[in-house]
Amino acid sequence: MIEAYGLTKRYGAKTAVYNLSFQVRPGTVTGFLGPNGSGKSTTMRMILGLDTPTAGSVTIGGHHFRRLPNAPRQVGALLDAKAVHGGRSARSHLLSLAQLSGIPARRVDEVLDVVGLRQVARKRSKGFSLGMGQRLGIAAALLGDPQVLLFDEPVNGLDPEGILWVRNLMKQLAGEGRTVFVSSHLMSEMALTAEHLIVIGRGQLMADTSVKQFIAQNSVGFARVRTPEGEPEQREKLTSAMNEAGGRVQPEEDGALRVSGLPLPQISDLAHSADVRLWELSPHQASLEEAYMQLTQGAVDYRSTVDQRAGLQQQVAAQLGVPVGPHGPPPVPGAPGVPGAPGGWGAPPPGAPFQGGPHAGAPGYGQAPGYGPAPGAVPGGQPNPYAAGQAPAAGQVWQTPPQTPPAPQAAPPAPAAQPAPPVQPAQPERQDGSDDASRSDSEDDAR
Ligand SMILES: Nc1ncnc2c1ncn2[C@@H]1O[C@H](COP(=O)(O)OP(=O)(O)OP(=O)(O)O)[C@@H](O)[C@H]1O
Repeated sequence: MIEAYGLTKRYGAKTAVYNLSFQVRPGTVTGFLGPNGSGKSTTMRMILGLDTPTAGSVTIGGHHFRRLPNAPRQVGALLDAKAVHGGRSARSHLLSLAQLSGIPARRVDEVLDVVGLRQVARKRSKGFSLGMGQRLGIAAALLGDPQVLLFDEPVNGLDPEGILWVRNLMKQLAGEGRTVFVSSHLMSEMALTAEHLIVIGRGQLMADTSVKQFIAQNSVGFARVRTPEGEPEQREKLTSAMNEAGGRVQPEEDGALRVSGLPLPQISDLAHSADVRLWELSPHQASLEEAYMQLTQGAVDYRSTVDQRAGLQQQVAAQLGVPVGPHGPPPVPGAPGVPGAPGGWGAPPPGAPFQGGPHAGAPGYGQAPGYGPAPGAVPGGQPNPYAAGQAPAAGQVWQTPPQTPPAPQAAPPAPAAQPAPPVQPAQPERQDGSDDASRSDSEDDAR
């Protein structure tokens, strides 16, 4: 089990991670989600003892990583698949890692088989494709047969077959009772791989919940209703009836109606009363991607000025019945005066606290029902760098609704350009315990 308490990391004036508390439990795949620059890699580096927290702590099985006895046998990680000496073959790379950790050489061949690199085991890794590099990184993570595994974007560069393989591998590892913590930007993949999610935005916890709950609580269910083609008056009659009953009705391109705010039986009754025949009446739930976009769009730091996702945001906003500008986030769902978010089935009632994961309200997790102290109050009395003069971030409002209406969503200011993060080692066994460690190939050679 990985346990983080009040984890905070500052790089000079930049707060990369702020007051994060969560647990990653064994036996399930836990997805770690957040927009670019939200602090996922920083959190993983702190878990692995590569970065020292400015405040708070994180333990694995009750120990700080650096104090874990025989760490490589207990924890495996893929942080950066490119952090491999290109002149070495896959086999000699793994062999050197094994020797450093007292792992028998036969295990190298085992993991090469597991990741499907046996055929190219003696080829220099600099000739590897991105996907082959990912497989080599995963092999290194598996080398010590560890109980705890961290993967930062493991499916980067993998082809569909490779993605399926990683998905099954993660599930298999979790099924064996291991702790599996995986970051990804591929929502569709996470929806299929993870059972539990930890979502952060601008370094702060936004959700800690099951995938199912996350989708239910961050999206609005809707009904698709279809009346007979070629009878527009039927459609109009039903639209009026549903509008009068308080539903939100939007026409879809194929002639169906998307209805939120009314339960299916009521729509059926309304159609019956209006003497309208139905060709379709079906329930729909948003995807993980839509739910994720809804929760995090106020915490996105880097957005294209020609945003490819504008369409999706419009779609999500339309579902919620809220306006959205080309780049501006909609009002926070659940906030007073915001229609839509709590309106459909599957959505929380207005003002309901975020019904988070199993840890909500648990000792050490701050004041229930949120996931930590209120903005501005942290252990050790450190000020919340995001709180001053700001409206609460999306997740905080969602988790702990304010008594008074908040200002329209005002996300923390976009950061100034940041220096590039340090080169990350691919495996914890390459780490020497020094802060912000990174090792160059030449250092590796020297070893
Ligand atoms: N060594 C460092 N020095 C200064 N700033 C850093 C350092 N490492 C990370 N940061 C900053 O901290 C923030 C969080 O970065 P991090 O890499 O943890 O985010 P991330 O969620 O992993 O992003 P991505 O999804 O793009 O990989 C970013 O603003 C980043 O620029």
